[in-house]
Amino acid sequence: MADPKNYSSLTREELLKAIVENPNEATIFIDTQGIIRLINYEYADFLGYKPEELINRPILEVVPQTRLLEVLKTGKPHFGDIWTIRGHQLAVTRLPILKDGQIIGVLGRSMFKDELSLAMEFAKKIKQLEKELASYRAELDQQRRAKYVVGDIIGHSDKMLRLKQKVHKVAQTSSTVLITGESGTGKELFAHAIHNASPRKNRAFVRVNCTSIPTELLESELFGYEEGAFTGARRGGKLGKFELAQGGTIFLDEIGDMNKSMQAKLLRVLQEKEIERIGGTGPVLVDVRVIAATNRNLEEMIMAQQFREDLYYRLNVVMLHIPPLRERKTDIPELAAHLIEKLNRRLRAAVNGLAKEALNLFLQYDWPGNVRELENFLEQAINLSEQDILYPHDFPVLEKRLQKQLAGNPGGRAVRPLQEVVREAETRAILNALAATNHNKKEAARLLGVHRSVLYRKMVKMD
Ligand SMILES: Nc1ncnc2c1ncn2[C@@H]1O[C@H](COP(=O)(O)OP(=O)(O)OP(=O)(O)O)[C@@H](O)[C@H]1O
Repeated sequence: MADPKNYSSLTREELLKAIVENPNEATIFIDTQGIIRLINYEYADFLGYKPEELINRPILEVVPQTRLLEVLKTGKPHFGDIWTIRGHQLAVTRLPILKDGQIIGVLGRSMFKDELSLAMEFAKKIKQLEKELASYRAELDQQRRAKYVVGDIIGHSDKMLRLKQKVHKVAQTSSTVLITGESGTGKELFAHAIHNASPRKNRAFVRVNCTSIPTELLESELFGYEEGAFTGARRGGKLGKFELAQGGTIFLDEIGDMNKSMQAKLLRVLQEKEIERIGGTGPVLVDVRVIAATNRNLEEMIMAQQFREDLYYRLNVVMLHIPPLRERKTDIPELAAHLIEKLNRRLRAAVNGLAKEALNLFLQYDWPGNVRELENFLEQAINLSEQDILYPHDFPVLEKRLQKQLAGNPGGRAVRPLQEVVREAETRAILNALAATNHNKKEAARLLGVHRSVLYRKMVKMD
């Protein structure tokens, strides 16, 4: 080696060698076959070898738990990875090395002197922060997007068509919307669709499930907090969902489950259009459209003094009531076909549809769990069935529930007025014809041997 005082005369090779042999670092290079092509004295010594004993040996033989091969595979570097080997913690950087755009190997460099714990602590912290950041980003991305549009709402019953028209209309305003309906009727789907049909569609859509967040946390979730607002408050504070939804829409799901003190705070936000962060020094103006949903009867809750009447009127500027599935059975064939397609994709199945008898079963059942229940039954059946058409025996639980339903309904089996029986048979025939023709009303009327106008009239009555 050259005289250190004369270091400026070092050749490039001598410099590179000095860098590689730097005793503070373990350095290794593997080629695309995973063969060790270069290893410095420090690292070889640490592994209990001399460098020349390791050159040209597969890395896996020497360090079976190596992560260098991952970098070889993905081409993605690792920075500051904390790695434990032989009881020592190392802060490792692994870099793919390219030549003419092609990966020719991976360089691994580790600081392994234990006294470098400061550097390792630092690397550990960065890693932790990176992890947190990635999970918050993913959460935000997930929460801030509205997934569905009006076209995703399946159903051509009069009730559904009217609701879809209403969605387009209310989407043009910023008015607060209250969506009511039994569980599983599609309230969330409608909330997404309103946002996506509105001028706010390119801004955030933030969903808050008021039930799943404990009461004491809901306030900080909705309004955020300033640094040091309370013990355990995160450094730098936290933005609340209202601020995250700035310019967009906030969807307050299960609003009926919000406690009364939060109801009062929410009322203030709706009145003043501003929020106050916990520990904050002043109000923050928010431009957010509010859509709330509930499957509870808020009017009854008001009478029982569980829901504030003034908040109810603030929320209920536009009301969207999604009828239960049993009140729009004409949607069932189309919904079933849509859900089978959706489930086929998710479960990698290839079910073609429902046998007529299965559809008949569906049309008789009352669907207390609405579209979600329909989806669940189809999912179970698709999972268990070995044929490409689903038959009644693929829905054993549904068959049982239907029997119970009929037994519980005295009119179900006993002698009933002729008019009622005829009407029911007529409804079933119409639904079958619609299912058979993929909802083509003209074609369905032809199959039924009636004029189109007669079919339309009967369908309106059915709804
Ligand atoms: N008209 C529809 N078209 C297509 N899919 C629907 C329709 N209605 C509901 N679904 C599907 O049914 C499931 C339940 O819908 P959603 O979660 O919107 O119901 P919800 O009324 O918000 O229920 P909950 O009150 O229990 O929260 C979802 O998978 C949704 O995509």
